[in-house]
Amino acid sequence: MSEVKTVWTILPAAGAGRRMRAATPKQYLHLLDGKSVMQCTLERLLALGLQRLIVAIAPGDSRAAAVCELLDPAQQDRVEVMTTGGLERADTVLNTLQALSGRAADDDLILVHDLARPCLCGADLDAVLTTAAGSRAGAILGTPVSDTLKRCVPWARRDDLPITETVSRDLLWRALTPQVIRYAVLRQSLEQADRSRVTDEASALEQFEYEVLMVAGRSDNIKITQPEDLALAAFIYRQQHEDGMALARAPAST
Ligand SMILES: Nc1ccn([C@@H]2O[C@H](COP(=O)(O)OP(=O)(O)OP(=O)(O)O)[C@@H](O)[C@H]2O)c(=O)n1
Ligand SMILES: C[C@](O)(CO)[C@H](O)COP(=O)(O)O
Repeated sequence: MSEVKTVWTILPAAGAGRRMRAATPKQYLHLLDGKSVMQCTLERLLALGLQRLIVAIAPGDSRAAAVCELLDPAQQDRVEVMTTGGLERADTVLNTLQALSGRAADDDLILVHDLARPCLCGADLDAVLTTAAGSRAGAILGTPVSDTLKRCVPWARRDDLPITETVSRDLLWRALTPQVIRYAVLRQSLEQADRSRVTDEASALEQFEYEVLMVAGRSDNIKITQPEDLALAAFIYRQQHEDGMALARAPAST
């Protein structure tokens, strides 16, 4: 395995959370024990030992600094807030990479993790970091698709769409985060990609035929997207701590 010099963690947190249909962006909604989604995600990543956390927020968002002040004072200097939010998630990530110019080296690892995914466990973090560090371009977490997949007529704001076919789920995975990619490769790919086809970091690299490796992760690393996801994420987050999975590490690779 090649030596990992530096890992920068970018946490896109500039979304409006439209699908949550809440008055407050989802990153500031209460998750559990009086803590917001943002606080819970940051505490989990700090507890897992990540050193350089960058929370990328939207212009005009004045709430992130207050959340950071709630973190353990001994850990606060590991978290930086950058107002690098863009129109789409990919814009937020690229703006943050550009803001790191001169600080990040070309082969540093950039670990992008949705702030709306508080339930990342230590063993998965270790696995994706180890694979990315040993790869040329990078690696992402994912889980195999487990439901039957249907193609329907175009979405028409109605609940009863006609089904046109069943799509084979062979070889299909759900992409999760973290997605861990070397700085120069990720920045160049996002700058040059056809952005209409970019929904995650890996999809930008795929356009230039970089090999991004898929690492099997836990399916409970959910993204809070719909209103019902909030209670589920709170349950999973607490349970992962109670059963010792949250901070358990992968066995050291040989
Ligand atoms: N312009 C954007 C859009 C999204 N995100 C972040 O990317 C993550 C995953 O995106 P998603 O779940 O799509 O969040 P939202 O865009 O907030 O949700 P919605 O699409 O429902 O509005 C979230 O942490 C979100 O804050 C971001 O930083 N900048
Ligand atoms: C990056 C991502 O989390 C992978 O599943 C996801 O694509 C981001 O959310 P969005 O709803 O596609 O913006």
